Amino acid sequence: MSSDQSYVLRWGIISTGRIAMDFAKDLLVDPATRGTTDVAHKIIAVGSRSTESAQKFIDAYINGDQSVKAYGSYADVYADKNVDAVYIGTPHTLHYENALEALNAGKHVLCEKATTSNAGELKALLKLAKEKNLFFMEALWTRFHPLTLELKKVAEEGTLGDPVVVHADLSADFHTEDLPLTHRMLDPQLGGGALLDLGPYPMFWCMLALYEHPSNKQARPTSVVGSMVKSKITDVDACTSWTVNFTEHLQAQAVLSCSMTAQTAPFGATIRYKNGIITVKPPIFQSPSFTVQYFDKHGDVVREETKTFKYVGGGWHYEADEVARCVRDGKLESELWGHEKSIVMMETFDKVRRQGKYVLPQGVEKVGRVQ
Ligand SMILES: NC(=O)C1=CN([C@@H]2O[C@H](COP(=O)(O)OP(=O)(O)OC[C@H]3O[C@@H](n4cnc5c(N)ncnc54)[C@H](OP(=O)(O)O)[C@@H]3O)[C@@H](O)[C@H]2O)C=CC1
Ligand SMILES: O=C1OC[C@@H](O)[C@H](O)[C@H]1O
Repeated sequence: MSSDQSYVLRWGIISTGRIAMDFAKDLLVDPATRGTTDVAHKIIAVGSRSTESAQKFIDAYINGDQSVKAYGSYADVYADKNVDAVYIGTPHTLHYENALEALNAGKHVLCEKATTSNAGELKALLKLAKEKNLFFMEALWTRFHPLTLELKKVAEEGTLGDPVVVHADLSADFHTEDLPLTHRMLDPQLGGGALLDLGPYPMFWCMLALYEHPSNKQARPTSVVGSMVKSKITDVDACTSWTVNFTEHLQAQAVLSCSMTAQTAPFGATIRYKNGIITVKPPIFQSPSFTVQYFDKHGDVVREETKTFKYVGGGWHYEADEVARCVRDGKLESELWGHEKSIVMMETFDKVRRQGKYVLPQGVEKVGRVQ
C-alpha cells in the first residue's frame, strides 16, 4: 500500500522461520496506520532452502499474493533484478555468508540480530557494503519504536541529568530440555545460547542510555566483564551476565543479563540518572510503556509520568521504514542505528564469550574466530 508520493522499497526475504514471518506480516501493514506517508513496502520474493516452504510462506503470510516469487534458494533472491533490499532472517551464524552474497549481488541489506557471529565478520561486511555503495543495517527494531524515540527525548532533555546505572534483562524459558539438539538456541553451529539471541536487547538499552547519551560523546565502553553459566545439554550459554562501564566522559555502568532457562526479570530495564529514574516495562524488545520519576535534591519522587504506546502491527515495520528512507536518500547507514553501534555490540559479545570460554565450533566463524 502506498500513497502516490511515497517511495516504495522492493524487498526480498530470505528464510521462512518465525521472525521472517513477523517481518513479512508487518510489511503488509498500511504505513498510514503509523502515520507514514513518505515510504512504503512491496515484497517481491521469498527465498527458502525449499520452494515448497517459500510458497507456503507466501500463501500463509502474504495473502497468497501471486505476484510474489517463491524461490527454492537464497541465491535466486539475490539475483532477482526487481529486489532492492534483502531481509535476512536466518540463524546468527549464517548471517555473514548470507549478507556477503546479497551485497556481492548489489543488494541493500537488513540483517537480523545478532548481526554476525563476531565483530570480525561484521567489520568485513561493513567494508564490503561501503565499497559497493550499499546500505547495511542490523535489524535492531527496538531503536525505531515510537517509545524509544520518546524515551530518548525525555532522557536527554536535561532535567534527569547524566545517566549513572542501567539494569536490563531479557530472558525466556525455552524449555531447552524439550528442544531438539539442532534447535538454533541449542546448536553451537548456529551460535546457540542466550547471549547472541537475547543479549542484543539488554545491550541495546545500555547503548541507548549510555553510549548514545550526549554527555558520553560517543566514547566506546572502557571495560566489559562477563560471566556465563553453560547449558548441560550442548555447552552453549544458558545464563549470561555482563557489566559495561563508560568512564571516559561519564561515570556510568550497565549491569546486563539474559537467560534462556528462566522467565524474564520483571523490572525490564531501569536507567538511573542523577535526578530521576526511567523504568522500561518488559518485554524490553517491544515495550508497551515507560515510567519516568523525577527526584528532588533528597532523592524523593516529586513527579511521575507513564507513557504508553500502541500501533497496528508488531513493530518491525518501523525498522523497514528506516531502511526505505535511507535507501531512498542514498545513505549507507542509519543515523539512529549505524554501523559503529553494531560494532560496539559485537565487540562486547566477543569479550563476554572469551571470558565465558564459549568457543564456537571450528569453521563456524568465517572471519576472526573468538577464542
Ligand atoms: N528481531 C526479532 O524480534 C527477532 C529476531 N530473531 C533473530 O532472527 C534469526 C532467526 O530466528 P528465528 O526466526 O526465531 O529462527 P527460526 O528457526 O524460526 O527460522 C530460521 C530460518 O532460517 C532458515 N535456515 C537456514 N539454514 C538453517 C539452518 N541450518 N538451521 C535452521 N534454520 C535455517 C530456515 O528457513 P528456510 O528453511 O526457509 O531456509 C529457518 O526457517 C536469529 O538470528 C534471531 O536472533 C529471532 C526472533 C525475533
Ligand atoms: O529477537 C528476539 O526477540 C524475542 C525473543 O523471543 C527471541 O528469542 C529473540 O530472538
